Amino acid sequence: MANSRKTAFKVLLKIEQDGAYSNIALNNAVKESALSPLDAAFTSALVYGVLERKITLDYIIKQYSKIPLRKIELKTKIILRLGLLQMAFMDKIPESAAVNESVKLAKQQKLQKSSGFINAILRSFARDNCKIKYPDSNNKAEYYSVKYSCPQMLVKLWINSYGEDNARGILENLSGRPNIYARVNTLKTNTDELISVLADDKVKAEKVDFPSNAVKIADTGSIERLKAYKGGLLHIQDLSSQLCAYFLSAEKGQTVLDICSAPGGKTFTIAEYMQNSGKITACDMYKHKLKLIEKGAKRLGINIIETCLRDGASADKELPSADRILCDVPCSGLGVLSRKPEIRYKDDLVDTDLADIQYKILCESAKYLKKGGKLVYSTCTLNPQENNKNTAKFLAEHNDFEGVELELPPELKRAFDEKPYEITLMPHTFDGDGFYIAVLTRR
Ligand SMILES: C[S@@+](CC[C@H](N)C(=O)[O-])C[C@H]1O[C@@H](n2cnc3c(N)ncnc32)[C@H](O)[C@@H]1O
Repeated sequence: MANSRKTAFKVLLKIEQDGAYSNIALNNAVKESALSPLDAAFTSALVYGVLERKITLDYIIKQYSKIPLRKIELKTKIILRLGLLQMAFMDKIPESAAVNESVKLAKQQKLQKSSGFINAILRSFARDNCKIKYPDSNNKAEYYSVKYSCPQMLVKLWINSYGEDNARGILENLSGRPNIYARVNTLKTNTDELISVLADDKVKAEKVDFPSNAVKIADTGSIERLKAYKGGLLHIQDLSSQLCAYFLSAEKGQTVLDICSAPGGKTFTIAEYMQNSGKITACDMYKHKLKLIEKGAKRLGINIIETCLRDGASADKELPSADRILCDVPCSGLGVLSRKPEIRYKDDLVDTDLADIQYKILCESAKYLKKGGKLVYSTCTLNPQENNKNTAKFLAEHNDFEGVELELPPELKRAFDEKPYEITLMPHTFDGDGFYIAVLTRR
């Protein structure tokens, strides 16, 4: 266990100092330290626990420290966060172990002076029965920010855009690992057969009611080692992403443009809907990313995809007119924050020029839509500026386009009142990433 704490400390330091991604830094450190599976699981709980509760843990430090938080040295702060996490949020760790191991870790890191400070703060918190004194709940932005460890800027954005209940629903789902879903490759198999092939590799998989040909999977370990993966029977895809292809409803023999397509998850699902008949032009701005699509298509046995290096925001390369167009534009990613908990603390998540770029991509792409065709505009973010406002502006400025009313199955509930042609998926209303999908057509 002591080894787990030391490894977690190193990983958290790497994330803070070098901006390393949590999953990569954690995997590397666990391998290097040759931890037992139990210790590796504890290390992971410590790393993700601190990342998911950083604002809450720092708030506790501020309440007990005479030194301002910004003046506390980073290594000391990380050890304090780890200690407080164990005391406030981990039932099975005795307080004394959390305090003593934190002090020991500080000494190992040659933080002799800080070890007394760490000891004093953790012991004071223990004397208060490890109860967090949250800010007054009347100050909603501060209260939710501390309670759910989310920057106030995001809390305010979600309360103002979607109302308090929805904001709370989004915030409650920021922590914890999201479910993993896969798409059944209907060109090669069916859901029952896939579930049985996965079972041979000791992977639990269950059918999903909606959309069809989706399975929920658990305990996969590395996906690449699985027989089902090697045989191209599935690709990993979140349910919300699967819904983009569902609403695009591409048919056999059609011409489809996928404007921002890498790494290709939605392109593959679309090709499966089309029964591998017709043509999909899969574009992206980055050549190395197009290679991922080509590789994935080969594994899945899809041969109707042609990749195309192209900037969707400029008219640099002509495309054929199409029955279906998917604009799955680059976005701020506020719907997928729970996948990488460190991302939510970046300062540039809301005030970006992304909405303008997205709008340009939408306008440039729409030119290629045939009359009566369908265009899906989608993002994996929860910010109306990039979502509802962009499509509303597009419709206001393009008289020859209109929204297509979505036919929602009972599994899909609206989180708030939106136009009939659009839906914002939130983690508390649908078991998938936060997402926005709008369907438009040319008259
Ligand atoms: C949300 S991701 C697309 C995910 C993809 N549709 C899938 O399902 O796998 C956005 C993609 O847009 C690409 N991109 C960013 N700016 C672009 C632009 N101006 N034109 C075309 N592609 C762009 C990025 O490289 C990224 O691969």
